[in-house]
Amino acid sequence: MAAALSPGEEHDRFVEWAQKQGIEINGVGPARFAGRGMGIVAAKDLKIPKNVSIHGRLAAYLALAYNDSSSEYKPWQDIWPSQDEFKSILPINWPKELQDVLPESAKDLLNTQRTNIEKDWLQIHRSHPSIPESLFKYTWLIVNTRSFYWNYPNLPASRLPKKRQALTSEDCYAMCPFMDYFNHLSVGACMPTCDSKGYSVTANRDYKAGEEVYVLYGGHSNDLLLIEYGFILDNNDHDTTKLDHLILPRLSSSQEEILKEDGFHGNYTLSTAPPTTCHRTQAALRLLTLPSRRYDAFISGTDDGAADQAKVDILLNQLLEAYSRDIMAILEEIGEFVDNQGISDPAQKAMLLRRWKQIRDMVNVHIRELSR
Ligand SMILES: C[S@@+](CC[C@H](N)C(=O)[O-])C[C@H]1O[C@@H](n2cnc3c(N)ncnc32)[C@H](O)[C@@H]1O
Repeated sequence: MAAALSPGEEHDRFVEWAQKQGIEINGVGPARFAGRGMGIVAAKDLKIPKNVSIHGRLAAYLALAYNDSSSEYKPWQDIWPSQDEFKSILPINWPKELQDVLPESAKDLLNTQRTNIEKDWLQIHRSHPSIPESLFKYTWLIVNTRSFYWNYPNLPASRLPKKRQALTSEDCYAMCPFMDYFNHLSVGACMPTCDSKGYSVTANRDYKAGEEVYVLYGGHSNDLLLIEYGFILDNNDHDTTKLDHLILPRLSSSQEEILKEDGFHGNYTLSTAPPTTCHRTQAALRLLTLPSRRYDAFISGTDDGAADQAKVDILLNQLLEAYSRDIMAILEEIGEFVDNQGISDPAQKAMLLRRWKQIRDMVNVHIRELSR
């Protein structure tokens, strides 16, 4: 490595002048190199941030450009929701009292989101200390609400961020200004497609002028839509709610072991679309109610479970009845929040009540079906 020599005063003056013209210089400087004239030297150890997700990198990139009025992204930035809008609609910015009464699966998603932001922020703060935390968290949420799945179609291996087989969905993020105008609908929406040139959205039917054209973001439950995007749908064919908190506490430690071994431990869901309870729930309920040979026959597929369904349904009914009563208490508790907790944004409380009423209806529909 050739030694870098001190450049001389005229270069100090030039650097000062360049910075005044708006040139940003971070961690490097001019130096003289024997046989090459001037060059650039690392003024400190420069570390490429490791373990920063694509999501975190996109957020940092947008944050670095954010306060630059000549940035090519300025017209795009100007149409994003404001930081205040995000404070109101995204549960990560809600008061703790409201976060604490989110449905269980929404709480799990919120915890994951919080962990991911914090992990990215720690790395980015180390490599880019000039980015303010609040700005990074805002651009992270912009990426979260406005990015699309991108599987690097046909991209040569040399241009991939990792070996193709090592790419996970966390790596497959892309942003597409204008396509991010589209709102989401669970049924009847257009399906975006992508190839190596980019994305396209083609109308899936005739539209009258003035009609809204939606795209499908994915088969998402309302808890996911609430946490990741800050809205829920009244009619969502992909809606589900978790039953883990009803089933897991009833399992003995040996039953837990069996379910873990069989791959059926946790993630028990009730959904709006049939079949309304998932296979995992049916397996766990069978272990709780039936002799182990009947459970074994069900999970091995040698028995369709129909003969035992009535016994299993009695337990499910009890669990759902208890859940329905708990939800009534939760609705009352949230209803009293404005007076007791000083919640300042009524839209947040209204959203939470709306979500719990959807879950109450989903549970009650199922109780009615079981009693038929
Ligand atoms: C990709 S952007 C769509 C454009 C966005 N509506 C805007 O004003 O910039 C995603 C955001 O749009 C909103 N959104 C999308 N679909 C929606 C829907 N069906 N109902 C209500 N809000 C929706 C949510 O705030 C979400 O975070």
